[in-house]
Amino acid sequence: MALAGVRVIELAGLAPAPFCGMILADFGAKVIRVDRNKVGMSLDTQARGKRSVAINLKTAEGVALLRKLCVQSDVVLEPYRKGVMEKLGLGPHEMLKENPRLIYARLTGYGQSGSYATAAGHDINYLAMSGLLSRLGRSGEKPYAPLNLMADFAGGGLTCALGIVLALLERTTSGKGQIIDASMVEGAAYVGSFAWKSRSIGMWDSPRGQNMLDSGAPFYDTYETADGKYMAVGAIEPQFYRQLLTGLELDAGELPPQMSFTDWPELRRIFTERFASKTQADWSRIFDGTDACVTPVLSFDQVSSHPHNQERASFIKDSSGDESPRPAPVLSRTPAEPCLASDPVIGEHTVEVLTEYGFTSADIDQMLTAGVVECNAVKSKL
Ligand SMILES: CCCCCCCCCCCC[C@H](C)C(=O)SCCNC(=O)CCNC(=O)[C@H](O)C(C)(C)COP(=O)(O)OP(=O)(O)OC[C@H]1O[C@@H](n2cnc3c(N)ncnc32)[C@H](O)[C@@H]1OP(=O)(O)O
Repeated sequence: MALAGVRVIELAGLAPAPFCGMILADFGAKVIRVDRNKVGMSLDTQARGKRSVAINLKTAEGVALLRKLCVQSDVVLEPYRKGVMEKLGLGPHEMLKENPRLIYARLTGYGQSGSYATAAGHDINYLAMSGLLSRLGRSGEKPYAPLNLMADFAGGGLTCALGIVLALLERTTSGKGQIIDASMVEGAAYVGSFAWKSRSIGMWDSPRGQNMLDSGAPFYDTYETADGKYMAVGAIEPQFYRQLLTGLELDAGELPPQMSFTDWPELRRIFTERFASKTQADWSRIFDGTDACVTPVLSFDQVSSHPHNQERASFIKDSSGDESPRPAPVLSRTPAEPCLASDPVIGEHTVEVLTEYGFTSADIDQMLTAGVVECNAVKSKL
């Protein structure tokens, strides 16, 4: 796999950093998640392919241990509030002095500088600060955050993974590590570059929810079907729009022009009525194989059995039968090989990992007895 041989220490976080760590693990990195002691169960649902070590960082020995793990690794991924790692004496400058090849990724909401740097926050706050949230939502309604996808995952975990891979690539020539300051505000804003930069061509001149791609246009929206399901319509270009009308059995000559903004509410009314007359399966049969850009809005239950997704094996099942998306993108020679075993329990691999990092059994026993580390192998899974 592409990241084979890369050793990552991931400090346990909430959602964005775990996703970043999972991407690295899916593509072959050896990711060790550092958990707290005495925590019953992990809330990390993005733990695929990781191993867990439980260390009490409120002890000097725990901090010294983590330092040793970090300096022997390629990447440190930390999701804490600015200053937390420095307080522990594990800040990036000290760590890079000990291991100049270390890539030290800091994934936060507001970044490592600026007056908000130490403030608590979540996806919705970061998205709001990026400017993007102000553009999301239907006409006449308040701004609406699309789950916690934009800041936590697109602008956060994924962007941070890109930073890490770039730094690993650069290290092959310079031999040097570096510090990555991944701010979810900036990551989300960057993902939103199209929205920012396409203002110059008038894409967003109307208020929220009244533009072509923000649910303003009737040919770029979802419609309810007779069975309470939905179809997604993305028929932008005139040749595709014509096929949409054909599928809906509408005569272009009897309708207002596609780009007549003032007629969009009337067009939407007509499309709504039409889509409500047949089931999702009916519409899928009508539009499948055309260029009308109309697809069913698949539920999580439907998605993996859709023929296209089935043909590409786009969804995988783990050993418990739970379904999730296959890692993307697909690399031809070195594709991801996601681990199908169950997620690690907290501290499951403490002894295994410490042994791998050169600690003797006596060292490990002493740390276990002193409560510096915890090992919760198989019993926690019962
Ligand atoms: C009823 C509740 C149910 C909860 C269910 C939750 C289910 C999951 C839901 C996921 C929701 C995802 C949401 C929508 C998100 O947006 S997640 C993104 C959140 N933001 C970030 O990650 C940005 C960067 N991080 C932060 O800003 C902050 O970490 C935070 C998220 C605001 C949380 O702040 P806070 O809890 O005060 O923690 P921090 O200041 O970071 O300090 C962490 C403290 O923990 C300590 N720590 C760490 N590891 C260990 C360890 N192994 N052993 C002992 N201690 C440990 C650190 O030393 C630090 O301690 P201290 O410096 O405070 O004394």
